[in-house]
Amino acid sequence: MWSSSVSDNRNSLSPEVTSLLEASIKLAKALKSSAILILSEVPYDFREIQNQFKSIRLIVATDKPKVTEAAKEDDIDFIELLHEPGTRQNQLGQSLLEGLADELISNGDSVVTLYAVFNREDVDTISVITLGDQLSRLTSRDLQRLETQVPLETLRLVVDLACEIGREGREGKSVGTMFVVGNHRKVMQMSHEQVHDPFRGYSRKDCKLRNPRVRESVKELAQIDGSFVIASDGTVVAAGRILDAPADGLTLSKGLGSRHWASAAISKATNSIAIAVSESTGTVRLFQDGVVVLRIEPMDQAMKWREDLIEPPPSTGD
Ligand SMILES: Nc1ncnc2c1ncn2[C@@H]1O[C@H](COP(=O)(O)OP(=O)(O)OP(=O)(O)O)[C@@H](O)[C@H]1O
Repeated sequence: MWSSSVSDNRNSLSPEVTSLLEASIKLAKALKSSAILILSEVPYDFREIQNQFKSIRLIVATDKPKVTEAAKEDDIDFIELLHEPGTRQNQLGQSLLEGLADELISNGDSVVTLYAVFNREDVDTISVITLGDQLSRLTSRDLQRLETQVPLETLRLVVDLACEIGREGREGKSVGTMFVVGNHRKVMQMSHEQVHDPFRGYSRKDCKLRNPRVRESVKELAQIDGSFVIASDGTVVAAGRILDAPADGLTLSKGLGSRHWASAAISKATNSIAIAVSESTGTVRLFQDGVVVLRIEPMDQAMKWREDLIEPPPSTGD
């Protein structure tokens, strides 16, 4: 039995919403989903919903401050979305990427999602999203959202390269590496050379990542210790740099080692984007301002960039 305590600042769970929640529990059990994500326009009694979900994790995603407040008050995992005109699909995509970055869900999970399409407030729709599919549809917009000075073209080139290195390794061996993109003068000041820099002495125009030969060299050199430094225009400025930014005050998920700490620290200290490829798992993580903002799991097939998602759903009356 649902026992939603209706207070002034919470919306009651209508019979329709309760039925949808019950259906989502059944679906999550049948599909062995670890999480049910509610893209919520209004604050419900999230604690009661989590009680009913039992071991299935409730995740609340929203761009409404009063919903975030309610989730915080109820001690429920939440994802704050940027408030911007966007389709529900975009919001869902963003929620799942953020959920992955925060390690609330993992690649391969089937996540049951609830959201409003036809109603203005209450959830009215359920879908099941398998995260492999979602990730292969990473859009350019997901990178655009990072609101960085680094042009999208450069970010895409580096993310693609990082994913290739994570997926393929080199000569049958897995390879880990890192890239720091943007604000390269400051990054150079906050790092030092360990081995002789193979890019030194070349003119800038011979070090553009747009050039496939340069990308091949980067893949080969990814085996050396340290980081690549990339200018915003996509020029490789240096390789094998050891980053010296302090990691004070940062927090990272358990299990991430020195490469990831160095990435988080440099992104915080220099306002750059750091991209780490894990040697042990091939996972690519993007760091901005000291935190993971995007996580991409290695996939069998190359990631396909899409400029946009599917047609917008009918207006929700917003
Ligand atoms: N401050 C740093 N600057 C540049 N590179 C670094 C720095 N610290 C560590 N690294 C790189 O990370 C490598 C060691 O990675 P370590 O295994 O400790 O990290 P990790 O975060 O667990 O990464 P992985 O998942 O790849 O194992 C080093 O060989 C070096 O190339």
